[in-house]
Amino acid sequence: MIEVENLTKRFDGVTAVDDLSFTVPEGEVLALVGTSGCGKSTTLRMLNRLIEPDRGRVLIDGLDAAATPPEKLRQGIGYVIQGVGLFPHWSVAQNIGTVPRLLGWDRARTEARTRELLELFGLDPDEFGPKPPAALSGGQQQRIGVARAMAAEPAVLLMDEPFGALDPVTRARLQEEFAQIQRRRGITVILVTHDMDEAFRLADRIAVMDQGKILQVDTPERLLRGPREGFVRQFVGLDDRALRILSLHRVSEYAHPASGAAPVGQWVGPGDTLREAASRLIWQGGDSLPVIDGDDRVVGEIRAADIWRVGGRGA
Ligand SMILES: Nc1ncnc2c1ncn2[C@@H]1O[C@H](COP(=O)(O)OP(=O)(O)OP(=O)(O)O)[C@@H](O)[C@H]1O
Repeated sequence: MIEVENLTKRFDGVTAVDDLSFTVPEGEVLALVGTSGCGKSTTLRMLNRLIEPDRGRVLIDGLDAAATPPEKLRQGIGYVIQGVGLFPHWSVAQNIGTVPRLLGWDRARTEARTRELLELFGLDPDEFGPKPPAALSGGQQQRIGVARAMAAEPAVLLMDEPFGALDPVTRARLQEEFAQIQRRRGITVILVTHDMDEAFRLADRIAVMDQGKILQVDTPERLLRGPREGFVRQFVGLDDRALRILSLHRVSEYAHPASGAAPVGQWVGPGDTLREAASRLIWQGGDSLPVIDGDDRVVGEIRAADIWRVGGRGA
């Protein structure tokens, strides 16, 4: 759990972070969003003491960050930054093992953990472990950056644009991999992002910041259904909010029982979002689509009326 109380930072007379207070319960992902320069990165960097606050305090699992030496604090908090920042002269495996080595893990344990993480992120440890970072694609390097931050099994992970500068397909895959690992391990995460879709996809709650302050912090659905007047409304964007709300719900939540032969036309899987279902339904026409599982069996149907209801203002 992360507790931030009255955190304030000024640079040369400019208030970058202004009396900020928020809490992130254990296992939750909080996204910090807002326009460029609103203080997101400064907030994140005060949590691991890369920047010292002028005022306020940070408690990590009840312990005052100011009372912990910065190096020790950082060993317990994973940190991922845009552009990765891997050590170029070390192999991928050495990069991932950085913090475990600092913590004095023995070689066998560090190696086992490194292999486990490479496998978790879909990279063959024998193939990729010995390579230098430069021999990897940008997307692979970003995966190593996230793996490195998670190596010593930190309870807290701070991520600053971790999936930036990737093509949409690779980004979506990485986000999905990360979300699965985060949920399985119950890691507490603060994610700074410019990408509202990323915030909606990954966050349990989203904090909208402007000029060093949080204007609203809410679940994605509450933020979409009830954004505060002014900046938040503008920033969240209301034009496609019905579709964004649909993307927060899975077909399996709303499917009706049905069975029969696998159809020829459009269909959805139980894990697809209602947004995907809506898109296919519009394309296909009609009132419903079959839901098909991984074994090609029809396991239900999803109805247009339910989808429109979930995406509507009355839901
Ligand atoms: N080391 C510094 N010295 C002086 N001013 C700084 C410093 N770091 C940040 N600032 C200023 O503090 C404000 C907040 O910056 P910060 O990097 O936290 O914003 P951000 O929301 O993360 O922006 P972006 O989305 O562009 O990364 C900005 O006005 C910035 O210019």
